[in-house]
Amino acid sequence: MKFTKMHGLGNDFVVVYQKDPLNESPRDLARAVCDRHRGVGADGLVFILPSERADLRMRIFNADGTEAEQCGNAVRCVAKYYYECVSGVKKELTVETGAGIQRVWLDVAGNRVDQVKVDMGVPVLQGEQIPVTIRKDRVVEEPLEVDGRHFAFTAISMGNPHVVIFVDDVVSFPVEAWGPKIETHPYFPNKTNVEFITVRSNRELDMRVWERGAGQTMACGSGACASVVASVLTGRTGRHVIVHLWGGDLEIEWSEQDDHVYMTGPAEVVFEGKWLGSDASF
Ligand SMILES: N[C@@H](CCC[C@H](N)C(=O)O)C(=O)O
Repeated sequence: MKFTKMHGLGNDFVVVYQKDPLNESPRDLARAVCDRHRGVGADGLVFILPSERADLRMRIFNADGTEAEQCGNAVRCVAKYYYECVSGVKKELTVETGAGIQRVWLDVAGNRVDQVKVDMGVPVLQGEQIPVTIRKDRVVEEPLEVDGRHFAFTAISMGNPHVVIFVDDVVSFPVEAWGPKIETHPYFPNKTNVEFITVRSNRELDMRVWERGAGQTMACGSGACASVVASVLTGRTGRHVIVHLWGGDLEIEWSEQDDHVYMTGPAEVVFEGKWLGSDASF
């Protein structure tokens, strides 16, 4: 199996371009490839596949083998790959994901894709399955008790689930202690990604993330989008925000015009390789 190692702000992926659809769920392969000691090492295994509804289809498997509906950083990576290695011409793409079809705009310098803007869709208040804008006037922070500690969270779906928690100082916050407990809390039967946020100003947030199925990562695109939506809903920021993540910055805008969330950020190629380990049938 040939692959390309890529990352978006340090959220890293093994990307596989495949002309045929996936017949089986490659859970074991994802676990093996993502293993940082015995495999390539990555937060996720990502497939670029043919689509009947869009320019390409993306499927993402977390490091623990579970499939996620969506991944903002991976969408930027696959769009860069598609332009640089497949199409070479289209600077606007559509990508089919488990969260629907996402529109993507590429900022190209020379033959290289620099920044990628992604339409991340309309956010939904978790559990309600209706666009959050309809609920703007309602209470959007809920209490959660974990091992005797009380948190207030906002649960936003960007196609995949997010719990956003505001803390005083995210730099010193013990993400690795609380992240896994909240990810697997019985309140969230499908598990959840968890974003810890400190507000810098009306236009800037600091974020650290504990990802469902991957643990602490350096960045999470859909998590940055969910965090800005939660910040707007709770009156903490405006709708156009720079989110500072461990791996770098993302520009997030929750548009007043169409209610869609737009994410802009980089994507990088690291190296190419051939996987010779188990399940080498790919
Ligand atoms: N890092 C991603 C999200 C990847 C999937 C997530 N762990 C999930 O299970 O929902 C991003 O950039 O959005």
